[in-house]
Amino acid sequence: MTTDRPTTHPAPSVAPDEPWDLLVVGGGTAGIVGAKTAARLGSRVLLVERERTGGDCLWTGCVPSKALLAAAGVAAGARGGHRFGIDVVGVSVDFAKVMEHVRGAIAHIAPVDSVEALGQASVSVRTGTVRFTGPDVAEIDGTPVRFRQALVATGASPAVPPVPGLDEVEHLTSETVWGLSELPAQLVVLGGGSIGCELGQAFARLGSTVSVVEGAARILPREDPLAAAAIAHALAEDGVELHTGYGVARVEPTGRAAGVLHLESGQRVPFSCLLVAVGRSPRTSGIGLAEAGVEVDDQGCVVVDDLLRTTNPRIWAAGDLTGHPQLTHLAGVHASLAASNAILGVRRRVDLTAVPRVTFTDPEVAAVGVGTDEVPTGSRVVGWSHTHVDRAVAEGEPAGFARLVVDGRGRVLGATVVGPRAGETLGELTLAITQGLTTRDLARATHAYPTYNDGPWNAAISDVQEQLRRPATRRALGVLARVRRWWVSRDR
Ligand SMILES: Cc1cc2nc3c(=O)[nH]c(=O)nc-3n(C[C@H](O)[C@H](O)[C@H](O)COP(=O)(O)OP(=O)(O)OC[C@H]3O[C@@H](n4cnc5c(N)ncnc54)[C@H](O)[C@@H]3O)c2cc1C
Ligand SMILES: NC(=O)c1ccc[n+]([C@@H]2O[C@H](COP(=O)([O-])OP(=O)(O)OC[C@H]3O[C@@H](n4cnc5c(N)ncnc54)[C@H](O)[C@@H]3O)[C@@H](O)[C@H]2O)c1
Repeated sequence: MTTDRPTTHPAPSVAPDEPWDLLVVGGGTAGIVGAKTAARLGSRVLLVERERTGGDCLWTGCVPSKALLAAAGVAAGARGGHRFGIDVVGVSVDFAKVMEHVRGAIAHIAPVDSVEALGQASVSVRTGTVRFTGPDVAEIDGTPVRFRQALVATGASPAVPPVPGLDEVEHLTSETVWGLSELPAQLVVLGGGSIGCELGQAFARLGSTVSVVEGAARILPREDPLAAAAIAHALAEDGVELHTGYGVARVEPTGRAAGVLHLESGQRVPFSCLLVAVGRSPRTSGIGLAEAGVEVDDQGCVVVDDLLRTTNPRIWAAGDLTGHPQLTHLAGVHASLAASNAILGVRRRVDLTAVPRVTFTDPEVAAVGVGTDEVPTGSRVVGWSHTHVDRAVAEGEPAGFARLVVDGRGRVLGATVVGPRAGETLGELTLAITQGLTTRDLARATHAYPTYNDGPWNAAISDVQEQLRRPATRRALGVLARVRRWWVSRDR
């Protein structure tokens, strides 16, 4: 979803056959933010969406997955109440009602991304599928439309790996899982990335027997190894069986949607329901990009420069179809940047040094900037365990931590936080990186007690204290203290 609040802008008046100032292709986060930004700058904007405005985030991505996780968290909390001396007897899950909650969350948020909201922002909207037919012309379901500039924001779709037998069994993806009317009895999730971990944990907590099959050596292979280990532990606690390090040799169907995964290790993993979550492929084929002179790379991503301009200087791109991290907030920020560059001719550049990302498992994994596995020479990692964060101890959640990557001058380059609400804690660290703040700056700011922000705060304080223990600093402080002692004793 987008975070733009409804505002009204007068539409510029023009002759009916004038080309549009900006044709926006796709009505997901990137398309909506790009269109509203351009309209706000006084442009005549047409947004074309083939299905429904709001995109993957609203209908099949962030919103339903977080709503499902919230319901699953309540079930897990009730079952785990005995840790606090509170026994909840007979926790039962009404899956139909859980899905009602999911649909309710979508319905609550949908008006922000609606055609009406776009209209109020002076964006014209048409339903249809766009195909470019030339560098400044496209068709909407066969009807020509001319544009001065265009923003392509067609997003990405779930990738399906070429595993023998997979096509013979009805499998789910993040697009279709929301149509389930019954809780799967035996769910296997192929892929242990963000979707695999979030939905694997959610379904396990709701009562499915869940296995996650990840081809890499560990789940969440892009995250800090300690973070991945913490999530592996949490998933195991929820009863999720993890299979890592081997690909799938073939799928043996045993029913319409049921079958057995045969792993390359020789292991068999049976399922009544299979969810494929092995990444997302850009939606760039069949939309006439070649006719428009827009190049794609060998992954099918639209090639953009750091202004987000494609190889056709009239056409810009933002969101999941570029090779940038596939995240809603980045789609929005990049679309706003591309639209400003297109409409005003300014040269705002993409900056990927501090893109925050959060996997919303319990505990959450939140990370930004330089990873702990790519620490530059002369930099260090400082950490703080939640066993020493009083809020975490009080809430019985001591498994998390904060780890900061800090350069030789004490500047924060990167951070990983694991724990409840780690995504919220990450905001301060993202700001620290973008503003070049040091551990001294973080240490100096008073933080409310007891909060999970005590994790990074104490990591920063411990880093400053470590610097104070350096021999040269200790000598200088010793001299200062001796001078002071002499000064306060001099009148005796
Ligand atoms: C299960 C799941 C959970 C996620 N959770 C998070 C999360 O917690 N946080 C986060 O930051 N990100 C999350 N994401 C990622 C996030 O959903 C995407 O990064 C975001 O939706 C990308 O927005 P977009 O505008 O690039 O593409 P989309 O939202 O996919 O929008 C593209 C739009 O273009 C339309 N379209 C395509 N082709 C055409 C055409 N030819 N003509 C007209 N219209 C067309 C499509 O119908 C679609 O509406 C999640 C994704 C999934 C799948
Ligand atoms: N909380 C969030 O921000 C959030 C949540 C969900 C999705 N997303 C976005 O959506 C994107 C797609 O999510 P995703 O989980 O599908 O992709 P992903 O890239 O995060 O994870 C896919 C996983 O599947 C594994 N894999 C690939 N091929 C495999 C195979 N044949 N067999 C077994 N494992 C295989 C990969 O090693 C990887 O760990 C994410 O990259 C992210 O950008 C974000």
